[in-house]
Amino acid sequence: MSRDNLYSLPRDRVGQFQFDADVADVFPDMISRSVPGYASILSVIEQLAGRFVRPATNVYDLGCSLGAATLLIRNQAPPSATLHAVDNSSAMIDRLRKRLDQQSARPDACGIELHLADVCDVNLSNASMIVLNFTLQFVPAAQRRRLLQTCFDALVPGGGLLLSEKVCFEDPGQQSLLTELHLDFKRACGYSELEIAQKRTSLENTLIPESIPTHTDRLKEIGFGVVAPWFQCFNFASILAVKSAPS
Ligand SMILES: Nc1ncnc2c1ncn2[C@@H]1O[C@H](C[S@+](CC[C@H]([NH3+])C(=O)[O-])CC(=O)[O-])[C@@H](O)[C@H]1O
Ligand SMILES: O=C(O)C(=O)Cc1ccccc1
Repeated sequence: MSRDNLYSLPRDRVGQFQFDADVADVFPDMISRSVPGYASILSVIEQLAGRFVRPATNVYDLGCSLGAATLLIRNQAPPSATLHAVDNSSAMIDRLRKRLDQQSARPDACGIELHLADVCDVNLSNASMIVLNFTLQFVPAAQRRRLLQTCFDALVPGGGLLLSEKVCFEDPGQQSLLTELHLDFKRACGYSELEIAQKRTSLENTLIPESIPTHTDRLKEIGFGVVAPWFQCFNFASILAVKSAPS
């Protein structure tokens, strides 16, 4: 696995963060050294797939990157399910396509369709599980409610939405403490102060966090019957929202 050194040299100008070929080449290393709990969240996504994915339904991994969640969900999905992996970065989708071509799946593994598309433009239907694992944070804030409503409308009764996000806090003391602890995590994972500072600048207007109550209130307003934050490490959180069966 290639090590993320992208921000290690001083840059005259730090441009906006982009999911280009350079990022795609180091992505597994970058995300596991930047997001505390990433591996644990992935393993729970696999567990949830075993519970939520139903025969003859669709599963959507929105903002799939290199397909880490997609590949784990496939282990648990029934053969008649269809997995849709969606990303608007051609570098990510190309590498995921190569990865799938090179790997041999179980003979009864469900099908995977790759979509090079904006998550706000895809038609979703008959879904038993939808994953937004650190993707909504990159969608313009004004489009988030509509996207989540589209997810809710596409889910079958009993279907689940897994939403993981970098989050912020209303309380300034919590915000600064948990941000500092995240920075300590990055330092402990080997990132220098320069790497941390340059990446922060590049993410400034690209990754826009919201608070956990903002997420949970919006999911309830949209209609999810159960909205359960189930994971938090510093300023990273994951929420499971379930569409209730009509009573
Ligand atoms: N509007 C959009 N439409 C489609 N894709 C998008 C959009 N905006 C961003 N992306 C894509 O969302 C992914 C976000 S990474 C997800 C990790 C993965 N889920 C994982 O479980 O490993 C998280 C992170 O880097 O913090 C990138 O691949 C973007 O190209
Ligand atoms: O690196 C960070 O500080 C983050 O917030 C997480 C992240 C991880 C991978 C790509 C973009 C952002």
